[in-house]
Amino acid sequence: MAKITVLVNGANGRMGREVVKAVLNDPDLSLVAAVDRSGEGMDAGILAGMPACGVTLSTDLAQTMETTHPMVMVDFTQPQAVFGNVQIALEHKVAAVVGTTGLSEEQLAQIRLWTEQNATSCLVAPNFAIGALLMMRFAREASRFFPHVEIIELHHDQKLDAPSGTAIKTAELIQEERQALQQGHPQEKELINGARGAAFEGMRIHSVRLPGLVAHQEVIFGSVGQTLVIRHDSINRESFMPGVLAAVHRIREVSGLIYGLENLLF
Ligand SMILES: NC(=O)C1=CN([C@@H]2O[C@H](COP(=O)(O)OP(=O)(O)OC[C@H]3O[C@@H](n4cnc5c(N)ncnc54)[C@H](OP(=O)(O)O)[C@@H]3O)[C@@H](O)[C@H]2O)C=CC1
Ligand SMILES: O=C(O)C1=N[C@H](C(=O)O)C[C@H](O)C1
Repeated sequence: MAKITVLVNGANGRMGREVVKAVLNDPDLSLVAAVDRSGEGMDAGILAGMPACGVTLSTDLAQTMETTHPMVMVDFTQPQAVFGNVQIALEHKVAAVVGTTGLSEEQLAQIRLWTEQNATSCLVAPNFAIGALLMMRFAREASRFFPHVEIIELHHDQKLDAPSGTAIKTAELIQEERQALQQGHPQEKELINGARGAAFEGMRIHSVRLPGLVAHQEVIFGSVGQTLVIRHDSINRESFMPGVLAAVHRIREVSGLIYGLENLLF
């Protein structure tokens, strides 16, 4: 069977390097291109801590697609860049597996249109760790019985967006399932702005940023005389790779926009 050819965008970043390593180690995938705004000309394998692979980093995504014709682009860049990157991929009829967070609802609607216009597919996954998908699923289920909930997400201090994509997706899933509820005391007042965290449909999301952390989330439910805590920890970035690889393998078997890895895998 022919290998799936892959372009990694953001290949010099924390996630990008891990994805390059995972693609190089997968016998059914072939890394054909690597793009980043830094590291031009460097070997993607070496950057990922592997032997040289002969694929050097370039900075121009569109031009690289035209010369290498990948089947799938994996994007782990940054919130401000991802929308434009996805447009370039879909207009080149390259399926996109997107881990970068920060896409708005309006941008997701536009991406859906691009997939339809170009007869291709795009997965936008706020979290590729299978344990995180389960944490979100369990939180959604628990909110039927425990509608009072707060989300605490904890990440490394180089993260650009807050709250995390995972926290937003978790809140969206809970909102779909629980009865509508405005939590907290109606007269509560913040003595310091932001003390109660971000407000989403009556619940609160809190973001912690510290060196030493990778990616963690607690969903805390409170009820009369009891609390329930659902927690997931990614203790390294390898934790995301089985999900990324599964998405790369499957993305061309579907069409349109898929939001959430669970909708591709489960
Ligand atoms: N869905 C998931 O499971 C996960 C998602 N993420 C998300 O992935 C994204 C990347 O995270 P992380 O790897 O930690 O971030 P990094 O900053 O380590 O990596 C991003 C890389 O992309 C480069 N870059 C930025 N803009 C562009 C552009 N326009 N074109 C090409 N390259 C660009 C950056 O360059 P420079 O350094 O010059 O800025 C950097 O090398 C974030 O949005 C994060 O939230 C992270 C982990 C898991
Ligand atoms: O920036 C990160 O690191 C992560 N970003 C994603 C998010 O915003 O949810 C996924 C994971 O939490 C790691």
